Order: sequence, then C-alpha cells, then structure tokens
Amino acid sequence: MLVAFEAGGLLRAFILFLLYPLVCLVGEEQGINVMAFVSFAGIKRKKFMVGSSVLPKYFLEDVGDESFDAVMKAKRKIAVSDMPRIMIECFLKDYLRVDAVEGRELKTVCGYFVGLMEGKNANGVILNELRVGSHAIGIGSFNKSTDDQLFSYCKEIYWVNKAEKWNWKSLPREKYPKPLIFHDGRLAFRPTLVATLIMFMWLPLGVLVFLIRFICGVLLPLNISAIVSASTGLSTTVSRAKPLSWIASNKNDKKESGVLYVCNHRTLLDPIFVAIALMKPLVAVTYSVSRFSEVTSPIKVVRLTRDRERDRKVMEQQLSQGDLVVCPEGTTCREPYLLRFSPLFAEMTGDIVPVAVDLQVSMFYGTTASGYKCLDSIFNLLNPFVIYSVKILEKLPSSQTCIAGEKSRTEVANHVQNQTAKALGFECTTLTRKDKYMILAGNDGII
Ligand SMILES: O=P(O)(O)OC[C@H](O)CO
Repeated sequence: MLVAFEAGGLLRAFILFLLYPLVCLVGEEQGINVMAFVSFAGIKRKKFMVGSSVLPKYFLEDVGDESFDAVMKAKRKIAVSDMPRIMIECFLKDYLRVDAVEGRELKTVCGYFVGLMEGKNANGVILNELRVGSHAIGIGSFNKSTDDQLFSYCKEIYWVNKAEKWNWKSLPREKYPKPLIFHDGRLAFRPTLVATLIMFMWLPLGVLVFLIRFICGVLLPLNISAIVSASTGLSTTVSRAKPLSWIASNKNDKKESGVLYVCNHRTLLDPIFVAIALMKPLVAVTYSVSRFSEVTSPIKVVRLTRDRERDRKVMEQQLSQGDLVVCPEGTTCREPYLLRFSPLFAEMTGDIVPVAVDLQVSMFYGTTASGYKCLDSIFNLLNPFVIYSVKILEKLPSSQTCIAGEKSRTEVANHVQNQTAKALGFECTTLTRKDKYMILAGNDGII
C-alpha cells in the first residue's frame, strides 16, 4: 500500500485496496505478484525513491528488539526476502547494516516497471558463501518455504512463529543503528487494512473539513479562524515564557526595529501558528514556498533568495517595519531532530525570541521532498486531527547576541538551536536542507 500510494498515487492505492480480498484468496506467492503488479506497473524506475525515502521508517517500526539483538550478533549478515529488492535493500543495508540482500528483481521496459517480478533464483555468490561458510545461522519466518535452498546450508535454523513475533517489543529508537532523521511520503500512519479503510472513508468528509479550514484561514482574522479550526480538530497549544500582556505591551514600544521570532521548522504553516500564539500579525520570511501557499497565506510572506546579501537586506527592511518570523533550518524535519540553524538571522537584531514548534498529525504529512509542494497545505489541513504546539521561549539575553554580547553569528545560531532543542526534547544536528534533499529526492533542494 505504501508503494502504491506514495509512488503511484491515490487511485492506484484505491485499486490495491479493492483488490485486497483477491490478494488474500490467491495465496502468499500470487498475492505478492498481484500487489507488485498494481503497485509498480508503469512507474519510472529512475524516479522510484520510496525504498529509500519512505519504507525504512515503517520497516524500522516493525523490527522486534529480540530479533534485532540476535541478528546484530552475526559477523556477516545476509537477508533473503520474496519482496522486490528495490523495496528492502536500502533499509537492510543502511539501517540494519546487512551485508548482502537477496530479493526479487522487477522487470523493466524502456526504464519503466512492468509490474512483473523475475523468478526466484538464489544468488550464486550468496549460495557459495553459505556453502563454504563456517557456521551459518538462519532466522526465518515460519510460513516461508521459499528459502529452503539457502536454509539448507545453515548449521542452525530458528523459525519465528506468529505468536512469538506478536510478543516482540518494538526496537527502541535509541538502538537504531542509524538514526531515522529524514523520511518522505504523505501517509503518516501504518496503512493496515482497517487504517486504509478509515482513510478512504474520511476523504470525502476531509475535503469538506479542508475547505472550511482553508477558507476561514484565508478570509477571517487569525484569532477567529483559530477558533473555527480548533472546532474542526486543528488545535493549537501555546506556552509562553512571558505572558501575552508583556508581549502586547512591548508591541507598541517605539523601537527602530521589530522583534525577530526564530522558529524551528515542522511545516510551512509554522509562521501562521506562531502568529496565532502571539495573537499578532507577523511577516514570515521563507525559502522555497509554493506560489499557491504564498498567495493564500493569512500572514504576509516574503521570499528569501539564498543570496546572503540580498536576504540580509530583505530581512533588515522587513524588521524596520515590524516583527518578523523566520525558520533558519530552511527546510522541515519530521523527527525529533533540529537541523543546522543558518546564522543569517543572528546579526539582524538583538531582539531575538526563539520559538519551539512541534505538531502531531493523524493521517497525512503536510511536507514533501520529492512530491508536489503545492499540495503541502492541502494535506496539512486534510488531517482529521492536528495538534500544533507552540512554545514562545525567553528572549535572548543581550549577552547572547551579536550586537551587545559580541557573539559570533554562528554562536548565536547554535545557542538558539540548543534552546529550542531543550524546549522540545529534540536533538541538535548539523544537517542542512541539502543533506535532506540529497537523501530523499536525490537533488540539492534548490527550487
Ligand atoms: O520542507 P521544505 O523543504 O518544503 O521547506 C518548507 C519551505 O521552506 C517553507 O518554509
């Protein structure tokens, strides 16, 4: 379902969903063939990134702590599966440090998958390795007979039955051999049969809910649209280091420049929720936002160019007119990590207030690296429930700023990143937008 939805789209996912009874009826072997056909037929091979950008998250969540410990003890690990190799290889090699992967190959014509899999011929190199290997141990699933040839070379074999697997504890995140920081795709839930049915049943109502949230967001003042949105399941929880009255009283100070709110980045709606939390209109400076999102934003959006000098002038000019919100990570991150904070903001003003945002979505991710960015706000607002949490932190003391504290811009940016991470319980990284896009979309993310 994940491949059908993320690589093929909603219609393909719906067809697969309708065919599910057939998949169950024809038995495991034929069932995999049907699923592979519906999911892959007509997809361009070069553009297929789901195996590395979407599936590892779901596979990792499915790893049992007990089996993980057993597998990790092995010096050399070989994985064998009936699933298409392109779906499992990245996860097994990158996230489980498996040395060799034996999966099914998918047939392609003119660079497109035809939806058929090659036959199951055990890889000669792997067979030979097992034949001469000193003490190969096999761990297999009880209902698979397909790997007999490989298992016949194992000195010890452990078959895991359904009940045992059911009792396994999920692998805790701290034990992931490689941290899961980036992933892509729109689905924010595990598409089991029931969960997928709920999604398809929700969609007609979801479109209506989206329209209400969207139209109210565009047409009504922020405080009223926030109330309407909350009544439809899109709620905001706000915590402030200073009471709102303090913020409001400072609003009328005759200052040369406005306050710069520096916010981590979870979705392109972050600046709007910061404005709701502060109950005042802010200007958002942002990179790579789609024209649609820009035009329909309830707060003013000013584009940055990634040219430091030009961006500095734009921010200075906007700050001279009032308060500003910026997301210096430059791209969104879904997991509890913060990317490197670009230090440009640090030298703009001494009035810097860090803002820590987080959100929980129930059905769809409103961000994408390889999909259509113009759909980001639509997917965000299509969720049955969204909880946005906004924490307005203490304003930076002057000793921690460039201007009065004589700190370097990088020190200020790192300090703000640390404060934000502390408030959220997240981990700081030095990863950048480029790193994310290289991993998820195979490009540098410049749009
Ligand atoms: O997650 P991205 O890369 O679409 O980034 C979000 C945009 O930069 C909007 O700020």
